[in-house]
Amino acid sequence: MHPKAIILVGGPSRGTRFRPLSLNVPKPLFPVAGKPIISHHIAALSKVEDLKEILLIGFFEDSVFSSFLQDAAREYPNLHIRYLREYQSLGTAGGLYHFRDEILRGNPDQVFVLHADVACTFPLVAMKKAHEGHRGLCTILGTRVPRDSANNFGCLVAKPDTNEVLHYVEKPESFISNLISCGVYLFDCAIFDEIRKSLENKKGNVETDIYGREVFQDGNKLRLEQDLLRPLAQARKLFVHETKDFWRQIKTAGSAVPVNGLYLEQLLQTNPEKLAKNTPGGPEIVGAVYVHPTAQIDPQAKLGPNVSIGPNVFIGKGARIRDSIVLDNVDVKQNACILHAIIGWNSMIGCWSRVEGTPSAAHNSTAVTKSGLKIQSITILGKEVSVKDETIIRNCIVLPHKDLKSSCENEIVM
Ligand SMILES: Nc1nc2c(ncn2[C@@H]2O[C@H](COP(=O)(O)OP(=O)(O)O[C@H]3O[C@H](CO)[C@@H](O)[C@H](O)[C@@H]3O)[C@@H](O)[C@H]2O)c(=O)[nH]1
Repeated sequence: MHPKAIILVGGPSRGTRFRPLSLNVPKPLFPVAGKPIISHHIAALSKVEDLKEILLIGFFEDSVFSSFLQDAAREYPNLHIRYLREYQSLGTAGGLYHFRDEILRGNPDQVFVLHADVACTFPLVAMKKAHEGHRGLCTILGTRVPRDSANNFGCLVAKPDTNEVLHYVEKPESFISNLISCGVYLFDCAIFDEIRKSLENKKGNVETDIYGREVFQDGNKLRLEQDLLRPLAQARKLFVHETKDFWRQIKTAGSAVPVNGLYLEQLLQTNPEKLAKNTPGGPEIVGAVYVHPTAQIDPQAKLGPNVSIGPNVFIGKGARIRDSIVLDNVDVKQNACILHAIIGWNSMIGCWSRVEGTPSAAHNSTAVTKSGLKIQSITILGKEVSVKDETIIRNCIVLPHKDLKSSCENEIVM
């Protein structure tokens, strides 16, 4: 078997809940556990036997991924990784169909499709084995979520003995099942015939726009979920492979903090040498902590658990950081405290200041506000924010380039 892989990276109009961080970096390249979100996908794909090509498909400018692709080519010399740009958002299956000739070049027999905005252990090898053991056209990675959040996802009802999916409903209005789609699929290449069929069905929905072009009623998009997976389930060609490992969506900026923690914990089990260690005369490290080799940490600082420190960060004496991501070139002065927060590039946190958020209780919550009010959650400072000495910033989202001279709580600082 010779598989290829696609990562659906979306485009600039989609990362809005990831603001203010997506103002400076596209969400798929935001670093968690020391590397861009989609590097975790690529690391897992690199372990699939005979997989040689990965296509990132999205509607960002071409230049957005160029330096990432150069780094990836150095790290994975045996993988060919490219970016293919949709001229506009074509929907989760539209890009697959548009680039079908590229995808089918070299005659692969299977295609992995991974959403960029999910984090998990990506058990792709196990999924492939399961896929080859049944007669379906697609195996979907599934996970169980709490009942009250299930309706935010694609819900699956499957036969427990065969894992055959009997019903697939995308974000149903009422509860159907707590087994949901993780946004990770393995398709046989015969799927392109099914996409063609579903396109033909949609042709009945064609209208003409003001420029005389043919568009589908739902904005010229082909949706993997409604237009493909649902009919596949009806035809009994969809199977689920349930994972018991962690799985999270990365929608809001704050969701990067728990995801950072999960990936760091995974590293602690698989590659502990990549994490910071307690050394004589070094800072105190608690649990899983990643520190970039160029960062300077005072020996009297205390970090962790669940902390990632980016390149060229400086952390002063007596500083305390836990459950946080500190991005490049941040200066954390003496005795500052950072808890449940993301500190944007080039920011400065003054002496004895506190920047803190609240851990989000809701599993896989995707909302930033509820009934028009900001939900208490991770505090996020955008790029180049400065926090004056002895100031407390609690449960806030702060846009880039702000100078915070007095304390604030539960605010979106614009
Ligand atoms: N290339 C491309 N990518 C897209 C497009 N639209 C969305 N994507 C990418 O496709 C993924 C899914 O995005 P959404 O459309 O926002 O769907 P969702 O609300 O996250 O729900 C989907 O994912 C859940 C798992 O995270 C599923 O449970 C659910 O069924 C559904 O597939 C993201 O990585 C997003 O960047 C598009 O037009 N083009």
